Amino acid sequence: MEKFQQSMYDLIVETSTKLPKDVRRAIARAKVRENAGTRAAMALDTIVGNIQMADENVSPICQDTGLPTFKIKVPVGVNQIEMKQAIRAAIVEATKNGKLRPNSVDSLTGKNSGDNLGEGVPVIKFEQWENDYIDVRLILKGGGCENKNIQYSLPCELEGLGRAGRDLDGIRKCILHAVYQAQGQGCSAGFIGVGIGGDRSSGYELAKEQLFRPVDDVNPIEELRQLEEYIMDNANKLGIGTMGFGGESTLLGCKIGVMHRIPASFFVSVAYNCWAFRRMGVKIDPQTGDIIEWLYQDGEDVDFAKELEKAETAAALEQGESRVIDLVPPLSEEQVRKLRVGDVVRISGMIYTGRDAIHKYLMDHDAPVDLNGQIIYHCGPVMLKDEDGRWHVKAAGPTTSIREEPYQGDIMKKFGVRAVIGKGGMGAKTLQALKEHGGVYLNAIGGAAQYYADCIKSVEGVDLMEFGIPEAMWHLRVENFTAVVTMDSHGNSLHEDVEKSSLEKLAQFKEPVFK
Ligand SMILES: O=C(O)C[C@H](O)C(=O)O
Ligand code: SF4
Repeated sequence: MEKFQQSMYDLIVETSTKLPKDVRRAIARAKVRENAGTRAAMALDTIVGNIQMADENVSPICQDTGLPTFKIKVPVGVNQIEMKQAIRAAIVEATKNGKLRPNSVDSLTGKNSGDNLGEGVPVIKFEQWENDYIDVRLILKGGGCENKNIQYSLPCELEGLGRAGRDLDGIRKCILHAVYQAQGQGCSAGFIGVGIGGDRSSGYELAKEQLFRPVDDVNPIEELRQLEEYIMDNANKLGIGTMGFGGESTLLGCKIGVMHRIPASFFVSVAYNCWAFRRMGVKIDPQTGDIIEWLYQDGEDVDFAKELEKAETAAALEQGESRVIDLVPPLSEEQVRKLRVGDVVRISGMIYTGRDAIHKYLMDHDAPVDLNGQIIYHCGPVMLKDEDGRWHVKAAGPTTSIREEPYQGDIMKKFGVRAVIGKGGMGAKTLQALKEHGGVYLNAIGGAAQYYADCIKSVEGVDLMEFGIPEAMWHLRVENFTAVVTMDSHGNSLHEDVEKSSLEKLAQFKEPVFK
């Protein structure tokens, strides 16, 4: 097994940087469905461009490389302790090389371990089997989509859909509701794995297990095959669209599994995965540790380089539904008040990252830089330091903004911040603050970490490194950083509008379908 560590390293790099063929095909299908000239089409083009860049740069597709989770099947007699050690070593190496973001945080002290190891991290689950090879599957599921997982205990009342009972039709309602409640926050269009039955933990386990099924396989259980088909046909009618911008592509895959339950419990557990669906697998020779075969290689590959030739540029959008406006911070109140929901902005100049730890900190501390008229970017990048001590951005897409909802408005007012960039939108409190103070919310394309890294021309400084790489305040000089105004200073919010209209659409699915 002397090659096992190298094989695991290769698996980690491949999973983080290259989407599997089945996922690429699903994204290509979504692109075909989307209407030209729309923000959703532009978002999908950015996503496709990003996938291509990650391939070419062998760099993370998304900066959030998730909680590495390995599922391993081994022949009897294989030494699992040694395998664990090799996996941990490969994780450390991949982190050092910028293929994984240091993502393991002490839950009590907030300290980032820096090498992706920690209590319970990575997750490694073994199972024995009678085959003569080792099967290793890896999923890198990021935090934004993980936060949109949901578990239903039947019977229950669901907004828009009414009562969900303990039957196939109740399950149908839960799944539609799960897609609705995620909105764009888990970087739609997404994939869902559903687990019916079990208890709270085994139900989620089963749901996540479904994410290892190939996107275009066929469920062997007839009722579930029908349900999967129904969900795929109808969830896309909710109109949530890519990034929650509204549009035709909301769901890219639905896989449902079932297990027994105990009489008092009936759980439907849904694991939501963003479009950056990073899961891969290999077959391993138990003698040498070499990779014998890569999994998920069936079917046609999609050449996204070709797709890109037809890409919606910001210029094409100008002919479509949006104005394109160039911004150079510091921004004045007057400038910001001119922006309207739907405008596309291109930023050149300085932006400053700030996410969870920074927002909490700024509430009762001074800012390390003058933020007056400036732009805060909700982002936890992957960074590498070279021998001369200079920092380089390896991946830098937006993080889910709603987590900063309790702080954002106050911070904008306290420091004179005029714009925040993030994804998934923010709530009523921030919208009110944007109106009072004169500010905008700019939605970047979630997961497009290579695309945005490319817009960052230099790292000019960093503060609060004690919070760890993802949570520090990075000073970034950007050029043509493109985002969409989705909340403005006039009380408009695209997120509120899409949520409202998708709830109305959800209500169309109230009547029973599976009797
Ligand atoms: O942690 C991040 O960088 C992003 C996260 O996965 C999110 O979707 O909010
Ligand atoms: S930022 Fe979006 S694409 Fe990246 S892990 Fe989070 S949910 Fe997934």
